[in-house]
Amino acid sequence: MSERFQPPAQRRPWPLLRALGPRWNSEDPWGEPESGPPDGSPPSPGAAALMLLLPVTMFHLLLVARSGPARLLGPPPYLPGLEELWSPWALLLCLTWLGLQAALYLLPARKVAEGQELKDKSRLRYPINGFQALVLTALLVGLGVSAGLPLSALPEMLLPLAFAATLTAFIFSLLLYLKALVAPASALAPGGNSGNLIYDFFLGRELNPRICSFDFKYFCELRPGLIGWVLINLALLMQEAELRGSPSLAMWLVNGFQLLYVADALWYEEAVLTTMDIIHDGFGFMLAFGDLAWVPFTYSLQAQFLLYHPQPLGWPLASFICLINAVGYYIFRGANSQKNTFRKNPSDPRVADLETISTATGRRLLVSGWWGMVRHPNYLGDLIMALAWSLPCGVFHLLPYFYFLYFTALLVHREDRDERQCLQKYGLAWHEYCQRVPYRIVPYVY
Ligand SMILES: NC(=O)C1=CN([C@@H]2O[C@H](COP(=O)(O)OP(=O)(O)OC[C@H]3O[C@@H](n4cnc5c(N)ncnc54)[C@H](OP(=O)(O)O)[C@@H]3O)[C@@H](O)[C@H]2O)C=CC1
Ligand SMILES: CC(C)CCC[C@@H](C)[C@H]1CC=C2C3=C(CC[C@@]21C)[C@@]1(C)CC[C@H](O)C(C)(C)[C@@H]1CC3
Repeated sequence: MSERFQPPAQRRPWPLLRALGPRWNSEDPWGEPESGPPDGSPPSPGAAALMLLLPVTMFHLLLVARSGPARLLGPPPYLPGLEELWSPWALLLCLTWLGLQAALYLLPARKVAEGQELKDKSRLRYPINGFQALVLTALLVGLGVSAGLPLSALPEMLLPLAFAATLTAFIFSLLLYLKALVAPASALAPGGNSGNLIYDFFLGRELNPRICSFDFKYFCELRPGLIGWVLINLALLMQEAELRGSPSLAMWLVNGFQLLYVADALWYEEAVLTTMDIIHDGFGFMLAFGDLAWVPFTYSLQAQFLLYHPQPLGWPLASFICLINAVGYYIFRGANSQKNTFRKNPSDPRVADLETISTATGRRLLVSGWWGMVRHPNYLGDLIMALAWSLPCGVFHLLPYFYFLYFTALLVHREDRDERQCLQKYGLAWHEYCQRVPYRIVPYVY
């Protein structure tokens, strides 16, 4: 890069979260992430700790959600034995679910999109049929339920299902690690190839692991986890209807909001091809566990909480919460669509009038519209929605706010990573953007 901006001393990312991003290069913190051979550094404690901490947190949340006091910060009500966690039926269900989603992925797609240019100048092709997979899954589940499939029994199986999903993610990551051993150097991700086994296993070595045209990372990012999440929500709603005669208004809201979020992700599936996870990150334990276990079992926490802790909610408050979700969605969708439209075709009439700054790469940066308000307006919208998903659960428990708290930490860390990458890519132009748009996520706050 011709003009690499050298910023003043910046804070280092928090030690534990360093494990989530490319390895920090202390000599040149704004330079290329380290990806070289073993350097004799000790095993990455952050990666090892997270590999243990993430599943433990997930099981803690599952146990606490069904306990009376539902204390996020207290000890779990009890420690489950292996006989409660392990069930061959749960593993079979988990694998059947993955098989079903893989079959739907392989169906003819309405469109095949090209990904970003790779190191070797080639572009991968991706089927755009995620929304179709959602609709077909809904039809199949609907048929199954009308034929007597006991979907409302699913909540009773959450613990063994989460265990099976964690096991699957672990074995899958191991296979991905082995596959990367025979992958060409051009197929490896910029991070995750440090030579440190634990660190590389956690972050993932290969950028786009595939067998023929089946792309594992792209498949896992959107389908089994996200569709699994709304299916778990639906099962919780049905069980609530069985227990109390009808689902509560709070349960309807949580189901509706999260279904909208998942349907939106699958409708705009192509946009995922420009996210950091697809362009930059390897596919390892973090994403495999995140996609297959963390998303369905912790993102459904509010619905789990509501099944065991019904909350009274009147229409006036419900309408206000809907308004908050609508505002969040409006910002999230507006910002994501504006950037995607601009990146696809800067002269599109919807974005042609927006003010921009040029960069040395030839790409321009938006400095008006949503991207002139803060540097990550899409994160702001996402966070507002996260709040709206928790509010139907009342304000007397911290547990339903776990997603909001975790998500804030995730997005702050993600924003930090993205800023470093953009600074490296755009140099002085990024510095100018930061001066013109000083706030990162929340106007006048952060
Ligand atoms: N629910 C969940 O668990 C999660 C949800 N998300 C959501 O996923 C979505 C995607 O997030 P993510 O992939 O992190 O990042 P973004 O979609 O925000 O993409 C960041 C990229 O956008 C481009 N960009 C930044 N500023 C500008 C500008 N001013 N003008 C034009 N382009 C700009 C840069 O790439 P370039 O210039 O190369 O185009 C930058 O690297 C977000 O809505 C986020 O909220 C993310 C993580 C988890
Ligand atoms: C387990 C760890 C703490 C972290 C794992 C992170 C993953 C769960 C997330 C990383 C990026 C994600 C995205 C979405 C879901 C969560 C993960 C996989 C996303 C698919 C949600 C829906 C959105 O509309 C999106 C923009 C498509 C998201 C893309 C990033």
